[in-house]
Amino acid sequence: MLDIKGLTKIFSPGTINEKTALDHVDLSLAPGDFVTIIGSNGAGKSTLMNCIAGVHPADGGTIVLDGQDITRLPEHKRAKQIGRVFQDPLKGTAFDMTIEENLSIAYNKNRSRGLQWGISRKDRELFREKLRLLDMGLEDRMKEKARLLSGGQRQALTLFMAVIADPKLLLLDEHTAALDPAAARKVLELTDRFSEGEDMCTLMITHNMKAALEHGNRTILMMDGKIALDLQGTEREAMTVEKLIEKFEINNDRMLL
Ligand SMILES: Nc1ncnc2c1ncn2[C@@H]1O[C@H](COP(=O)(O)OP(=O)(O)OP(=O)(O)O)[C@@H](O)[C@H]1O
Repeated sequence: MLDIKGLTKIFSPGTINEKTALDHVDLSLAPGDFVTIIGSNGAGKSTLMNCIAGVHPADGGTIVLDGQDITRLPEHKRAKQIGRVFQDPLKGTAFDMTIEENLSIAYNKNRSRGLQWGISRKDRELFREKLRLLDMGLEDRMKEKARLLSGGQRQALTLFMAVIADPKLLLLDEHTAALDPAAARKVLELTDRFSEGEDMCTLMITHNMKAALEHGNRTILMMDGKIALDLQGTEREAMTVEKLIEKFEINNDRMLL
């Protein structure tokens, strides 16, 4: 589903600040894979996501998603197949639009809407039905502005918007880090639910080591722009947070155990 070969990113090349943030990274994800990403500060986790999403052009290597080479595709074209959620709950939704308007934009991003304006009754019914799955009562607040939602509700809505147009890849960059523990738990639970199935694969950066081992089916550890460890199957099942920390010196100032 996602095939990354030799991905390299060098910031400020040829200057005193030259930094190789990604150093020939190889990573292959099968349909349905849910991979958690951990690593120290500056290891290259966000740069990996930014290169996949097209925020930064790659300086070397290739990225193939669902059979299509997207390495040189601009960010807005990749966005058709990639859903993203960031750490900041304020980033993912339009503040002054209603919940249903936010959902409509996300839902219709890959659809040609012709001359039709507004939200159709059919779409509204679909949103109501799907919002019910979040179990947050948002289906009864569809005409409220997104700014009225709590951080956890907004992040749940953002996550929902990221998957509503059926992307091939979901990129989560510490999307629960700014939430209180109960909201973080709820959003992680929804993440698990949305990542089920074989139609999409998921990459999730987290500084919560326990969550990294408990969610998804595979964990990678990044170090100095490389993948230093790729845990899956029984090896992952046998891994503990303590062992990880003991074996690899992971220094992340936001690390949670
Ligand atoms: N736009 C940029 N310009 C210059 N250097 C950058 C840029 N983005 C990232 N870097 C550098 O690339 C390296 C990798 O950064 P990146 O943000 O990918 O790390 P990270 O693993 O996500 O770290 P953290 O856990 O602290 O968020 C760091 O040394 C960082 O300073």
